[in-house]
Amino acid sequence: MTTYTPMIQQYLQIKQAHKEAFLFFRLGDFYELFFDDAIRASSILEITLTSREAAKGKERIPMCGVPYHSATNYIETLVQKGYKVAICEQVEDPKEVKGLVKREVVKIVTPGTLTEGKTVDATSHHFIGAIHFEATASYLAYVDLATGIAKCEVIQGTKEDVLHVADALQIRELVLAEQDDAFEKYAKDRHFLISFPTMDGEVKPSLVEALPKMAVDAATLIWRYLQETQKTSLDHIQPFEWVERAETLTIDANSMRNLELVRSIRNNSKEGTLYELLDVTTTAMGARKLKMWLHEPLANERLINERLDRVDALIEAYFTRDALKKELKSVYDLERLAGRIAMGSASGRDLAQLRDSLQHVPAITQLLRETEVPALTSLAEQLNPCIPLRTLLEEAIAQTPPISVKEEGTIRDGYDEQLDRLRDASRNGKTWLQQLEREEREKTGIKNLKIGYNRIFGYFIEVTRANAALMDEARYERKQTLANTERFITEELKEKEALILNAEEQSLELEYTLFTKVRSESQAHIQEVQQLAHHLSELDVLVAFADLAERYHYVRPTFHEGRALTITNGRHPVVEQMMDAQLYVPNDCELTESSNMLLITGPNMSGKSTYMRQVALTIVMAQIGSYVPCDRAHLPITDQIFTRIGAADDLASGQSTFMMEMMESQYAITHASPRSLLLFDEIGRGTSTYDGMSLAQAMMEYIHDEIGANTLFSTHYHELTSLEQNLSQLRNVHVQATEQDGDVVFLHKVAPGAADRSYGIHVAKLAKLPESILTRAGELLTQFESDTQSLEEISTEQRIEKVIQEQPAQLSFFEEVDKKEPVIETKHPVEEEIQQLDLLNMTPLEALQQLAEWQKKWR
Ligand SMILES: Nc1ncnc2c1ncn2[C@@H]1O[C@H](COP(=O)(O)OP(=O)(O)OP(=O)(O)O)[C@@H](O)[C@H]1O
Repeated sequence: MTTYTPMIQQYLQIKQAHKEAFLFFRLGDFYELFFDDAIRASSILEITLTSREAAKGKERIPMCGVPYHSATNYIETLVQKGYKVAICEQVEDPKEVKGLVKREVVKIVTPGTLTEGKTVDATSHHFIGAIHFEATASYLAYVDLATGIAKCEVIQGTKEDVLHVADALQIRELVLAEQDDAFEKYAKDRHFLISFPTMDGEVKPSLVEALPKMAVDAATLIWRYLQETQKTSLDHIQPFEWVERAETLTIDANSMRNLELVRSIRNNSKEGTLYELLDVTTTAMGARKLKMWLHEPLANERLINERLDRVDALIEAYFTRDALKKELKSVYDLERLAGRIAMGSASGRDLAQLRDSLQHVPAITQLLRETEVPALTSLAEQLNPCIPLRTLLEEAIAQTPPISVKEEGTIRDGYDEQLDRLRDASRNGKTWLQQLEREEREKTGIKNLKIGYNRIFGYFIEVTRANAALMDEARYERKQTLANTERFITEELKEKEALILNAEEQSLELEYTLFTKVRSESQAHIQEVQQLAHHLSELDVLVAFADLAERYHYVRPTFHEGRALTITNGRHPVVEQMMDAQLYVPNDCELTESSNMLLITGPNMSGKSTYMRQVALTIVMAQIGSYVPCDRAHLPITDQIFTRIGAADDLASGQSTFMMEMMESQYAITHASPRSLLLFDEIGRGTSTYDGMSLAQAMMEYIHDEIGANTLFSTHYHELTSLEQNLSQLRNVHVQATEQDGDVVFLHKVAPGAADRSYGIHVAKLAKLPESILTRAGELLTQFESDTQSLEEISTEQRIEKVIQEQPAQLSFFEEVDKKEPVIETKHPVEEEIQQLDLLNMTPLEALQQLAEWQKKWR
């Protein structure tokens, strides 16, 4: 190490402590990366890899760099790809020290702590989590660094169960206290980044007052990690909220995805989701709050009704609602502004936005009060206008400050006497210069004479070369000759220059000092701002709910203690809007205390999934406090929703469709309670018919006998409809379709009883499969139907048994069959094809291709 230059030694020392991160090492106007970091980063960021001499006579070391002013984009790229970046700054002024300047890591940006950037969606929370494991439960603490929102909850079950919760919250980075190989592997396979804090330290007691003792360990862990990576004030981190799962409706990550609550199945985007439909909020805070509510709908009737009362009142108060939206439009993202103030990254513009937002609070309060409806006047009383902070910002911050805090114009004139004096000097100086320009033009008679400025020569008088001869050498000293112009100075100009520049420099310095003082004074008011943000964002969402209820004719749901569920003329809120709403066929759903399981049959495409989803979405909407898409909804309070819907292969985690289906079913069955809602769409379709059917039946029986949850089960196995006779809680319903001139017509209407046929080939016709295939399928269907006719009368169990007995016969073409078993003669399709082959009209190549095809089929 001693052979390297002092600077590289300094680099290596700092890198030693930050092995897990790319070290961005500040060198003048650049951040440089060296050694392995440089090789990897240059390829990820697609920047040039160079090298530099690191010691006399030693071979060159790899290096790459990015300009400091555009570093944010590069840092963001690395972090979004799952890496960490340690930012190492020069912490001394190079002008003031001899030799090597001191450097320190001032911040570590990680995937869980990235708060700013082009790819950071301000309408979402970005949580980082920390887990503390106990014997039978795990504690998960999570914080959104940008807004300071902090929560903690306990997850009963296995260590892996925590990841379901973390996934639902879209957490990317998890902090652990110590290494745990098995868990880490499991988490990494699911794309979580695992980190460990190296610092000690206790979390501020005021932040964990609401937490039980064990949960404090998780909060401490995350606190340490944030301290270690941010190295700045974290005053905006709010006291950890203890999430009581008994108070919320839990929806695991799979179900969130299956129901397309906030992310679509197709491409993980907002498009086509319930969130997109409901997000008619005005502010980014409101959009964030709505998303949070979708993650954690309530399970407390009183709290739900509190929200619904407000929506109710807002629907009535049409004009007030409109006026509120206008006011909310002028409110900036208070939570993120508070975060920037605490972390010392707020600019003058940010403070101006905060001030401008606060100026709208009194009008909002007034509008709510004037309604004289208790649901809204009580909200008005909760809005704190933050007068002292607003006054400070009104007095100190200019109307429209520049983007950079190092530029002139952040502090308002009149706020500080000394600043005013310096500004006067510099501004007067400028007026004096304009005056001088006029005088010099008159004196010399040169009309286009100009006073200019550059950093090397300071102020100068500039004339064209042609006019240079008119300048009296005794008065004007020649300073610089350019292609077309000559530059001069005078004694008088030099004297004034010193005054002007001094005043300007001092005023900028003082302005910056004053600005940072105002920013830290604002810090004392962060909690008030966060409280205000909380209430305003809530108001924003409720206004949105009122708008939606009115626009789409939603109704207020009612609740009761039991588990019966009545939805009259229910609609799927998203599908309804994607099509001509007039064409959407509303459907009832009736689950009673004595019959709370539906087995849904019906053709493909008839609307089984849509129907099941609309029931779940109605419950979610009701429990976030929104009106719901139906004519009437009388609902139980649901504690958990589990779904097994669709066939979204989890290719990323290498799970097969069937395996996914079984894992989701397992999770649902082991976690559901009698107050849960289960949606199982075509369970068992990913395996052979009889395996699938048996699994589906066994699951239904288990849910029926052991769990008792409200359940909707759809299937294409018509055999299962006979279960209605054995399972008292189960009822058959079907989605109606009919045939017209050989085509299927979907009626999308759910009716009692089982479907009588499946229309699969009709649906294939709709998909425009070749006519020859459809005809052949039709023939086969007739054949199968006549074969199975004799089976119609027997039960599922008997039928499965019979088919199992027949299995060897079906395999006889491929395998050696025990000669004692009866062999049923069947012709393999290949045999028939060989017979029909027109060999004389085939080329050798075609024959070879044919052979290859058969071989593929055979295998
Ligand atoms: N109630 C309805 N009113 C009008 N159109 C509907 C209704 N329900 C469903 N649809 C339409 O039918 C399409 C198919 O619905 P869905 O996917 O629910 O059918 P499915 O029975 O679950 O099909 P599969 O068995 O093939 O999965 C939907 O995309 C929608 O366009």
